Amino acid sequence: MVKALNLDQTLEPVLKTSPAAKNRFIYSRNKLHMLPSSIGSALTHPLIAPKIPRAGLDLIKSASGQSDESIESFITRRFGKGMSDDLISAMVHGIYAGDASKLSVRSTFGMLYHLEKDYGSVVLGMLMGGGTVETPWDTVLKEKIVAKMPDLKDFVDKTSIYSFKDGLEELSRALERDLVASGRVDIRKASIVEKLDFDQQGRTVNVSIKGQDPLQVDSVVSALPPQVLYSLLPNSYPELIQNPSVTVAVVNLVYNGDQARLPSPGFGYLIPRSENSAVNHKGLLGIVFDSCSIPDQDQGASRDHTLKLTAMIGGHMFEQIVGNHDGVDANPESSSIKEQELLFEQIAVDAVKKHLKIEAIPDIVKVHIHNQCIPQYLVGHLQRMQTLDQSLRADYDGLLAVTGAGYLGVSVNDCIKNAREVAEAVVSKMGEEEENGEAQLVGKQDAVTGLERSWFL
Ligand SMILES: C=Cc1c2[nH]c(c1C)Cc1[nH]c(c(CCC(=O)O)c1C)Cc1[nH]c(c(C)c1CCC(=O)O)Cc1[nH]c(c(C)c1C=C)C2
Repeated sequence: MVKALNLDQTLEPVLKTSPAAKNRFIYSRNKLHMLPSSIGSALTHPLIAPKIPRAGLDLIKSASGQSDESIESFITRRFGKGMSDDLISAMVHGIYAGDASKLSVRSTFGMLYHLEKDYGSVVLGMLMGGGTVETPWDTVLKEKIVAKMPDLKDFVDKTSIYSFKDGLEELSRALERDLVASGRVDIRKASIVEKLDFDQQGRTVNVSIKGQDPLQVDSVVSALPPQVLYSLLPNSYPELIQNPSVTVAVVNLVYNGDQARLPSPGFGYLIPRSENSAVNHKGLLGIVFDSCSIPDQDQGASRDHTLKLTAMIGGHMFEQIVGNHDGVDANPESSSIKEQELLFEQIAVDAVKKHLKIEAIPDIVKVHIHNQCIPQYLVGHLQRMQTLDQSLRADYDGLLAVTGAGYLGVSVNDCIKNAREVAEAVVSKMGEEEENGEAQLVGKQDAVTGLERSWFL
């Protein structure tokens, strides 16, 4: 997609060999500790070595045979509670801003689940090179892409993460520009869909839009959050409303000049659950060292003298911090929002002082509260997605498919991959229908739902 949108020029890859990719830290017991990058380095790691006698049980304990459980329960069962509280909870903060005792191990750390199932032990499985969760779709997609762009494999092998000169938003802006320029796409922003009515016989969908004429379409691919889709459908699917989403406050801090320096170069650090009750960093999930991880985003003479940090606060602890159980007030002018922003700024600045020993006052501070931004895949999520796949297939026979962060992966890459897959499948099905007259070949098994992958994870 980056190539198709001519974004290669502004791409900012972070190589796996760079300090930003290799140095990821955890703040624990008043110190930053580097996260281990291999089993070898884990054996001597100060946070892990004391837990090895207990964790060794992983090698001899048999698999539980459960179809799913929480991340905390899985890690505690195999490696002990210390490993879950001091280490894994931090990783869960750094990806899902979530609570390890609530999230599904199978849907979030599928590799661990498969290592236990296939090898009986996580460590043994890793040593034997197991655990790659590659669905048949992934394999075919990879082969197709690599055949078209052979240099891509090298890029993927060498790259840890990526961004663009003006940030990741370049991707969605370029996509919009490209679609509009094609002349085949009508993008209607700020249009609120109120209802979807399905006419199975006529094989059409009526889309009611607030304040606009209704649309009649051949098929719908919903990228709405599952809860929103739930409210638009005539049938009730409880699977769409099982998972909550968490709110994350993002605080950007910029220190100009040479007044502020990082103690070590790296990507950033995470706070484990065992540290979250401590004064001054209540609710802090972690801090990204932006100017170190993607230095070329900053241009001009000040580049090497500017420190940019991003603190992420809240997630599963958001309501606890703001003491508001109804989420955030949507009006940005309201005083409660202003008070919350000040609170988050204070938490971020205090953490930087305490953890990174940076006493300087930031020259620029920006606070953005991202309401309900990361879906939380609770225990049983994958099985629920399988049930939903069957229901959508049976009830809509290909008229409705779903995609987006609420279903099979929260990352940008997962969302793009899943969206592409579902779009290609819907388009190819439509072509088949046209070629074969009225839907002759479109049996129920062939209907596209966007959830097919759930059976292979
Ligand atoms: C401190 C909080 C957060 C940091 N990043 C995120 C939060 C909530 C959000 C996030 N991080 C990752 C994803 C998924 C993939 C993506 O779209 O980039 C999301 C939604 C990736 C990720 N971040 C960390 C890990 C181990 C991963 C998994 C993939 C990978 O290995 O790259 C760790 C991590 N996240 C943050 C920090 C400071 C950090 C490590 C020090 C910030």
